[in-house]
Amino acid sequence: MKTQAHISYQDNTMHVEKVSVAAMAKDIPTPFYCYSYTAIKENYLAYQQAFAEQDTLICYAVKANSNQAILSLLASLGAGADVVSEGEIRRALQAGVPANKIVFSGVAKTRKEIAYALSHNIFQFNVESEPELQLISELASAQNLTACISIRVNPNVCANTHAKITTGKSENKFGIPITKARSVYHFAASLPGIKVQGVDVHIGSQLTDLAPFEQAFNKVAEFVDTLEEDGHDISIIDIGGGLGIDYAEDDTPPNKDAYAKLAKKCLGHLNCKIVVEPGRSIVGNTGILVSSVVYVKKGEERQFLIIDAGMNDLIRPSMYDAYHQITPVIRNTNETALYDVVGPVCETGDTFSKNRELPVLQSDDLVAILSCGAYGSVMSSTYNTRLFAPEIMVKDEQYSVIRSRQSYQDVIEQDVIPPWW
Ligand SMILES: Cc1ncc(COP(=O)(O)O)c(C=O)c1O
Ligand SMILES: N[C@@H](CCCC[NH3+])C(=O)O
Repeated sequence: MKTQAHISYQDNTMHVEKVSVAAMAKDIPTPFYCYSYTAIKENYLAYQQAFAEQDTLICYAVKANSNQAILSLLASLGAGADVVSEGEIRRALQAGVPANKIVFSGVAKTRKEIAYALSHNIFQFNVESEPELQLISELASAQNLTACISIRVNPNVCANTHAKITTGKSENKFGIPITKARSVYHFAASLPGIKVQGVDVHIGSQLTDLAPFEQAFNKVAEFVDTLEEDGHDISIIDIGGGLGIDYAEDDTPPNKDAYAKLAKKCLGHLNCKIVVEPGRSIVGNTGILVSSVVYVKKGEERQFLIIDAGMNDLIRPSMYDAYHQITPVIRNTNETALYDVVGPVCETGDTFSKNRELPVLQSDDLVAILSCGAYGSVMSSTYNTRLFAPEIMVKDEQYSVIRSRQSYQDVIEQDVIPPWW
């Protein structure tokens, strides 16, 4: 098994930093998420270091994991935020991210959300369509405000990642085709309440190879030259996020230094400030989902390891056939068996892995699903009236619950029977 930084075995028991996962599970019923403070901090600092030679603003993509503790840790290190909703703006501000480090992405920014962002004077709107541009102009000029914008261009580049998280192909809903964007910049420059400051691109998530970034960055560089010739003053290039992480033992995604060097090679001559929006590569490999075996069930062809975490807690395997390493929290045998690791939800898709060779396990044993720090907890639901898994943060030998488990009553009370029943 390939362990993650600050997640290791000590005396055959998995530890996050210096805390035994088995000890935590005595205190906090499974399933729960558990993150390493130090790993998050180191990943952020590695970005800072990688981009140190370039004028860069690192805007953490809040959607990857929006817990206030994580946002506040990143804010304390100087991070900005890439947000996609009013809710995420509120989360970022509340965690201490200054408005002048917030970039607002997303294809469906509503009137209310734009007004909210304008009222806080955020750093930049990443505009994804002409009607959005017009609405921002209308709302900003009505209040004598200026919205600083970049237009998200769609370069029609294949990101070589899962189709559901590819965003830079022409059939995707994101951005404005780069071939059409020149006229949209011309239009933007004519609008009241709009200051054109940059160009934005984001071609997808979990990219494991730098070549698609290179294609996209080169297209953007050429486009920025055209815009400058047209008289626009482009001072920002937002290169989005998307750098992949290792999920499987033999994955070798590019590192942050190589990625930063590539940005410099393709875009450095333009003397613009670089905005980068990493999500997964900051938090993905800093967290695990801890679960208990409920039953081991022998079928006709298969053996099912039924655990107490489900697709409602971690949807990535069901949604993208994503691979996550699964490993016992306590290593006490060399004997292995093949298991389909499944959850309790009443769907066949509630499967974490098929025919996975694991050490022999039995009821009540603890397992950890690795690489769950990004797009884990944030994508969870209460489907089957299961409670959201709590989140724990560990630093050194201390740990704290950073999102507590609701009660069933909290969940049920949200429903209202009409008074006219
Ligand atoms: C606009 C934008 N920026 C940044 C990100 C963060 O991506 P990742 O978590 O892959 O770094 C995303 C998600 O793919 C996104 O849609
Ligand atoms: N939810 C996706 C990533 C989406 C990125 C959002 N733009 C995942 O789990 O891999």
